[in-house]
Parts: sequence; C-alpha cells; structure tokens
Amino acid sequence: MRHFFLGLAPPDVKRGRQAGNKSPLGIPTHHSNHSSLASLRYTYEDGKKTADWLLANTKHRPKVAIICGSGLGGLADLLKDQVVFEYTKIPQFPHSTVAGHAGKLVFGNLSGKPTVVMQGRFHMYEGYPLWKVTFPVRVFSLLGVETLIVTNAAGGLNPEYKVGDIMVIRDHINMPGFAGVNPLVGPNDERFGARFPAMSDAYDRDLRKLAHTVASEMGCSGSLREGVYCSLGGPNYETIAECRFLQRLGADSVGMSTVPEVIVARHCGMRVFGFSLITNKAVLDYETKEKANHAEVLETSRQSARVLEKLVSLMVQRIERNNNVA
Ligand SMILES: O=P(O)(O)O[C@H]1O[C@H](CO)[C@@H](O)[C@H]1O
Ligand SMILES: Nc1nc2[nH]cnc2c(=O)[nH]1
Repeated sequence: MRHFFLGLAPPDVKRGRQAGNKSPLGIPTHHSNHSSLASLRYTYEDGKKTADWLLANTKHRPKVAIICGSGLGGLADLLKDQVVFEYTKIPQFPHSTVAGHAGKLVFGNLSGKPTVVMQGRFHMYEGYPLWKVTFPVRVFSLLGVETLIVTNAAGGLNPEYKVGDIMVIRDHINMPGFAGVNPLVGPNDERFGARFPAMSDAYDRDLRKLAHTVASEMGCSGSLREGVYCSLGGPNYETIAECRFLQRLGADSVGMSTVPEVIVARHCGMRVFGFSLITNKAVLDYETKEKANHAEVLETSRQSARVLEKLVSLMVQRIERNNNVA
C-alpha cells in the first residue's frame, strides 16, 4: 500500500481566494451580486487540475467510483494494490469533518476492477456549498469514471424496514432542491452536461436488478429492500411531524447526503447506483422515548458493513466496461 503524504499545501481554491473576508473554508463571506455568487464555484479547469494531479500520482485508471456513507468506509480496505491520498493533500479537495468519514481517497482494484473509493463524503451541514460537496464527482468524471456507486446511512421511514436492512435506492426526493438549493445552480458548463438534465432515470435499472440477483446469491435478499431516499439539509435529525410528512410524501428512508452527488453524476452522464443502510428507525410516535443519534448510526454501520461491502464488491465484479452488466 502506498500512502501519499506529499508536503503540498492544498493550492488556492481560486474562486474562494478573492480579497475580503473569508470563511474557514476559504469562501468569501461578503458578496454583493449574482455574478460574484456565480463565480464562487469550481470551473471545469479546476476539476481538470485536480484530476490531472491524481492521474500523475497513480497508475490506476478507475471506471467505477464509490462514495462511502457514515461508518461504511471499510469498503476501501477491500481494494488491492492501494494508492491512498489524504483529502488534505489533494489539490482543491474539501476536507472531511464528520465522525465516521476518514477523509481518504483510495485507488485500487476491487474484484479485479480499477476503482476509486471515497472514504468519507462531504455534507452541506458541514458548511460546504453544494459545488464543493460534489466536486469529487466531477473529478471522477474527468478521471474517466463511468459508474458511480453511492452508499449512505439513513433513517428508515417505511414501517416494514428493520435496522440493518439495506435499501436499493430506486429514486430520491431532493428536499433542499424544492427551495432552489441544487448543486447545478449557476452558470452551466456544457462540457460537464446539459442545462436541464432529466432525473427520472437517475438510478440505473440494470444495476438495481443486479443488486437483487447478487443479494439472493448471497442469501441475504430477505434484508434487501428497494425504495425512495429523501435528502434533507441536516444536521439535526427530523421531528416526528417531519417524519410523518416525509412518509406521506412517499419516502422510505431519510438522510442528509447522496442526492447532490447523484444529480452531478447524472449531469455528467455517469451511471448511478445507490444503497441506504437503515441504521435507525425514524421516530414516528409521540409516546416513545427513542431518538436518533450518530453513535447508534455508526454502530449499526459497523455491524452491517460487511454484508454491504460484499454486495458492492460482487456487483463491481460484474460491471463491465462501457456500462454493461455481465
Ligand atoms: O449520509 P451519510 O454520509 O451516510 O451520513 C448520514 O449519517 C449522518 C447522521 O448520523 C448524516 O451525515 C447522514 O447523512
Ligand atoms: N436525516 C437523517 N439522517 C440520518 N442518517 C442516519 N440516520 C438518519 C436519520 O434518521 N435522519
């Protein structure tokens, strides 16, 4: 295993290094008009710079990228012939700040397939704007990645779901998007994708089918579900009224991530597949004393991670180049 501890300070995020006050993330805190807001984002060239840096520092050429949810980073340990980059050493990369998100980008071979794994993702509640949260996805696209697999820890809203179940994501509800909070807001660069991308086919049908096939071969199809993931901004967990509302909307699981990454991946033409690990049951009853907490989320992830890891690695084994399923 090679670890990169290059003594490189993360280079300036150009758009975030204008004169004036800056937040701890290097983002100017005062902006007067739309055009200055629009300039607060990574450009295609910024993405290319990071992708080229990675390509210069590893011989791996991944076709599959995996983003690990809270406590699910163990997946990266399955990679053979690893090259590991700390996020803090990768030019322009955001840094992980949440427990259960290690902050490492791991290249290697998973089931013999060149793969890159994010051991730790970024969330809006950490203070990152969505163009930063989703920057790695655009970098993956520039690296030549064709398929993105997203995983997350989520609360179960569907009353049939049990803690430890794995939900194949069939569709999502982008709650912040209802208020215009979307990673694609701002000028559109056609080199990434079209101004108005469709989302009706966001989660690949063949890969969802493959997940069920693999789960039944593994003998765990009893705990494999398929449903709708709803993303909220966080960082607080939901009120009882909010959980009841989301249930009525048709959501089966709820979390604080994933959707921005999926939108950006679909915008740049990647094929997407996603899993929610149900780490806790959403609280729907005013009589109960139960309440969600991150320690429980991480503990459930730890207990169920092995099954999810096996499922993902067997799926990757069957993903062929150019988006076919073997
Ligand atoms: O979605 P991931 O990153 O798995 O993490 C989930 O777990 C955390 C809350 O326990 C939140 O960050 C929520 O989004
Ligand atoms: N929003 C939200 N995120 C979670 N992540 C893990 N569990 C939960 C939950 O119940 N709600």
